[in-house]
Amino acid sequence: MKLTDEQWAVVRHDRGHARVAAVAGAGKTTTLVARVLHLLAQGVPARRILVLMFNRAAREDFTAKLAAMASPGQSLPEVRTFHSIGHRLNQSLTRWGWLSPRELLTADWQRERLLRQAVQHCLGGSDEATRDAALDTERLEALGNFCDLVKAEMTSATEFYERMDFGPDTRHFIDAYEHFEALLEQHGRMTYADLLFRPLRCLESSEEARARVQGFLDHVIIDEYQDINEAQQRLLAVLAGTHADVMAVGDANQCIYEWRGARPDYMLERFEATFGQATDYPLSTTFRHGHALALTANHAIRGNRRRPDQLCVAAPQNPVTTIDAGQGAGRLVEELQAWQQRGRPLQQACVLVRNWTLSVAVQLQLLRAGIPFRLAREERYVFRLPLVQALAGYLRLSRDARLLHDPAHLLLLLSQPTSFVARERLQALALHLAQTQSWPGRQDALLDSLKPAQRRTLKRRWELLCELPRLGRLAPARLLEIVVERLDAEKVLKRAAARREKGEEDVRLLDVLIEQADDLALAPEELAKRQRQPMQQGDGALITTVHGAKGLEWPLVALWGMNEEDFPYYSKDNPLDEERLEEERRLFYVAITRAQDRLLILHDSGEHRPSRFLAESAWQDGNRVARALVEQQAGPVEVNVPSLVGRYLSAVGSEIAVEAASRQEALQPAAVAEPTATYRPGQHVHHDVFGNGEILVVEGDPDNPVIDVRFVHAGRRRLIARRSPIEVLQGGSPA
Ligand SMILES: Nc1ncnc2c1ncn2[C@@H]1O[C@H](COP(=O)(O)OP(=O)(O)OP(=O)(O)O)[C@@H](O)[C@H]1O
Repeated sequence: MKLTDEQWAVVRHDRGHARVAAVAGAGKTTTLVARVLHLLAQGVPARRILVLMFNRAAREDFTAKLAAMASPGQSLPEVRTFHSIGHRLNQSLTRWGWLSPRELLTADWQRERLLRQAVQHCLGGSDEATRDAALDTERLEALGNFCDLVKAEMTSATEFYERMDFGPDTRHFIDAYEHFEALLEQHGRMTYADLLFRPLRCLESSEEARARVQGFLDHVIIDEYQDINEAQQRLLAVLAGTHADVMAVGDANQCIYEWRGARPDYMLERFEATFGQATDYPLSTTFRHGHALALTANHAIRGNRRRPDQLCVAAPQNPVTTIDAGQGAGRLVEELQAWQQRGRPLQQACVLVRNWTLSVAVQLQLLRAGIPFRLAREERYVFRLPLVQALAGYLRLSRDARLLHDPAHLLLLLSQPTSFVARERLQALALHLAQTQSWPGRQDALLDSLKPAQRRTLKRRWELLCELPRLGRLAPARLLEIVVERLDAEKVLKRAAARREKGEEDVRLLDVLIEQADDLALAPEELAKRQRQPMQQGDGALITTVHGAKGLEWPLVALWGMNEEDFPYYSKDNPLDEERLEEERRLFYVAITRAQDRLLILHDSGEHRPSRFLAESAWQDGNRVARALVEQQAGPVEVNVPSLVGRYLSAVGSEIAVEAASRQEALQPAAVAEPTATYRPGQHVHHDVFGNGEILVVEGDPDNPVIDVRFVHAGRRRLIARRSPIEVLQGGSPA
């Protein structure tokens, strides 16, 4: 393979630190392998080079490629992950007497047990309900993450807690962190986060210790630099010392782990602030996809302020990528079926979602259509979600009163959504209710240890269960609405979640489940069959989240759930600020750049309008310009952002002219409609996603009207005029 000039420049970098900004699919591994071989050929001893990869899979991939390219028997440098470096430093610093010996907690349950003890210690004086809620598995997991992040950020628990938006009832995290630390010390244990945290604290505080680890390296090469966190960056600085040259490779536009402490600034600014002056190298050519997607990706990230000024350009030999957008899960099914009809296997297809909740509608639709799929996380299978099992359980009870005598069924419905009561107590109560069909008397021991609020909640729930068989004739969706309302499920889910975002996700899941209620109201046998459904169908399409798709690629990528509030993710209670919007935009950028041959962007018909990212990406322009390039079109191409497209065309050596499209405003959906525009029934409009249509009704606030439009292809829709990417057409018919 012939390296590009840009790749060669990286390989032959001479002295000093270097920062390599590589777009998605730029052949980083190929380049870095060539760089290492170049250094070896220059006479740098293998042991004086350290290569750091983001995770074990990347390390193995790199090691294999390096071994394949090297001469037989050649000694090669170490390729490591931060974890493995941390491991080794812990061992050495312990052996030298700077750290006390600690054993790594490798099993989740071991860590959970200590977290539990820490919480019990801190909430010893609190009431039982508070303690039970804090000991809930999810809440403990959130506490575990909190402890890890405090260490990744090298900060204090208090400072970190104040900075982040943890949900209600989490104030104990700060004390629990301190006590968890004490327990770890007492038991001689440490967590994965300690692998870096302990040695780093030791090295930063002791010059003597530092002297033992510094000076052994001439070159440090580090991949995926955009996802580095504070502890990692500081450890890197210690290891490199003043002697080693650091080469950091990454893409600030793909920094998607802010919740884990990564920030684009590490790549954009902090690298130089930490290490000093660096030479910048771009790797701008992607070998993954065609011009249409490269252009779309460039448009998609354009709105971010914090980004490198770098174009992603498709290599001439890349596959021709086509992009389409559409609406509804039915459209997804059509696409997957058409893919198969063209003789392409479903394993080549991936459905990406912003978060797992959004996958529920996709899973149900694919199950209905008989299209096999795999889930990157099996526990996210819709029929295994506790909330889904419970809602299906409520529906079943409404159709079969005998279930009121089944203690297991009652236990399921008493515990989901959570009633904040310990499971053993619910078990005893469920047994009593199944046997007696009546609520225990006031003095009954079963109610003894329950708070008045818990008693009330459970009694109300039992009353609802008794009432359900009388509502069995209602449509499933209506019945679920009643259940959700009577259980005050939204409030319960929000309260149960340790992070605001998680609570909101659960509430959205409720909405999705109500929409899909017919699927939950299946006959028991069918439901049981679905619950058992083997998920790892090797020949199926993969469903995963954008975070889970990092570094991967597929011939067909369908991005599902492109609606405002879903992607970008926000809500009334949790509005977007500039920083979060930029992170969402990077996530969108990562999502679309996973595709090789085909990208389908799908939004839903729910109450949220199509995502602003659709319009921002100007995907139609991408398709149009790519076609012009293939056909070597002479005449000018109309585009929304002529400056960007012009830059792209000159980067690929094309002389095709571009000119501004008449509807440039499509790229700024929030400001699309002229503030002074007035809407009248009968006007013809163009909507960026739905196409042409005619206004039928205008209502509401005249300054911010809601319009009812009949679109030629997308049917009737109600839109908030000023927030929709629409334009009033001058005359003409909506055909
Ligand atoms: N100069 C080149 N010419 C042609 N193909 C190339 C070149 N450099 C890399 N590639 C191809 O690009 C693909 C991705 O390359 P590689 O495996 O090195 O990158 P990666 O590190 O996995 O990807 P990414 O850059 O997305 O992180 C491979 O198929 C590789 O053969």
